[in-house]
Amino acid sequence: MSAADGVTARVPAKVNVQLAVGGLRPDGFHGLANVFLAVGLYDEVTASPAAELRVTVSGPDARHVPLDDSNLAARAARLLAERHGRAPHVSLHIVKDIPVAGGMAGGSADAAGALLACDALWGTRTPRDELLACCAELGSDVPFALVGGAALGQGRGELLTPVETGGTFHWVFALADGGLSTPAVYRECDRLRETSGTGAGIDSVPEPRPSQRLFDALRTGDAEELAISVSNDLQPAALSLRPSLSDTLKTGTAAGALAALVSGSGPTCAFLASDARSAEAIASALEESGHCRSARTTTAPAPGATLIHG
Ligand SMILES: C[C@](O)(CO)[C@H](O)COP(=O)(O)OP(=O)(O)OC[C@H]1O[C@@H](n2ccc(N)nc2=O)[C@H](O)[C@@H]1O
Ligand SMILES: Nc1ncnc2c1ncn2[C@@H]1O[C@H](COP(=O)(O)OP(=O)(O)OP(=O)(O)O)[C@@H](O)[C@H]1O
Repeated sequence: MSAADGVTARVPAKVNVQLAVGGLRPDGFHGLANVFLAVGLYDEVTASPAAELRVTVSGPDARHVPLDDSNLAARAARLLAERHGRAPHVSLHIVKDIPVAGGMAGGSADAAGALLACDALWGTRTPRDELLACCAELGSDVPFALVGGAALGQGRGELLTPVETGGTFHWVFALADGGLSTPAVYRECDRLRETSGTGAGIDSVPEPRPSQRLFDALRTGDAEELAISVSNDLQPAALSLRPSLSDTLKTGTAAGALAALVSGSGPTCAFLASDARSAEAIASALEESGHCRSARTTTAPAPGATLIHG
């Protein structure tokens, strides 16, 4: 397939620089104060004309991605077609660079990319607010994949307010063997809260609040301040389900990371570095330690879903 046949969207991964998790809501979701930062690891989704809906995936993790109706990109194409009263006939090809079930919202990126690429291919000219509503219907992380940059997600994470950033932050991501299920990590968070006697319901857990210090650090581009301000309420749950991640975190810290944290629901671990050189040193130490499958260096913030061909 050549680029001329179709439309390609490039979509970033995310790290949560703050993930404050409230109590379990009656609808099965948790209220969040979720500060997303888009990072420079990308999936590409190409939409091309076809006689039926089909999905193909390439990349090192491709075998872990479902090709049936459960694929988030396929669900996105169906939803957009339904909104416009047309058949969802399209071939979606995903070039997957974001780790699967890694806590970096790779499936959400593919959903946002498929919406954008199909909208362009079909000429449906969906207004931005309707695209965002489709994103929210597909998953809590999907709206952020469309907008990128940095944003505060409230509600279940889908209600976005842009967050100002200044400068460039340097990150290292330690990819793990195997993924973690997001619902399982939230369940473990509830279980740990119940066990500690605080309870997990909305009446027992304080309402999650974003940190002003974190916003200030993002706005001024101050990596050392950001390192002090990052937090992830899902980290104890991810470590409980995958105790070996504590070795990964320790390795990055020993190699000079300003901050070490689990990315979202994990198991990818994220390390904030003072500059590009330090990021390379942290990545080398992580790879040499054997405490991860591989390590990737990148920068943030990254732009949201963007059309690159067609
Ligand atoms: C961990 C994060 O990646 C942080 O950004 C997100 O909160 C997860 O977002 P996501 O993967 O888009 O999740 P969704 O597809 O919306 O929901 C999957 C499942 O995760 C749990 N879930 C998700 C979001 C949320 N605010 N509370 C939850 O408890 C629920 O069990 C839900 O059924
Ligand atoms: N296009 C897709 N890419 C990856 N996984 C997909 C896709 N569509 C559906 N899935 C399913 O969704 C599950 C979660 O995948 P994903 O890579 O989005 O996890 P994640 O990065 O941990 O998500 P999040 O950070 O949003 O919680 C996978 O195990 C897979 O079965």
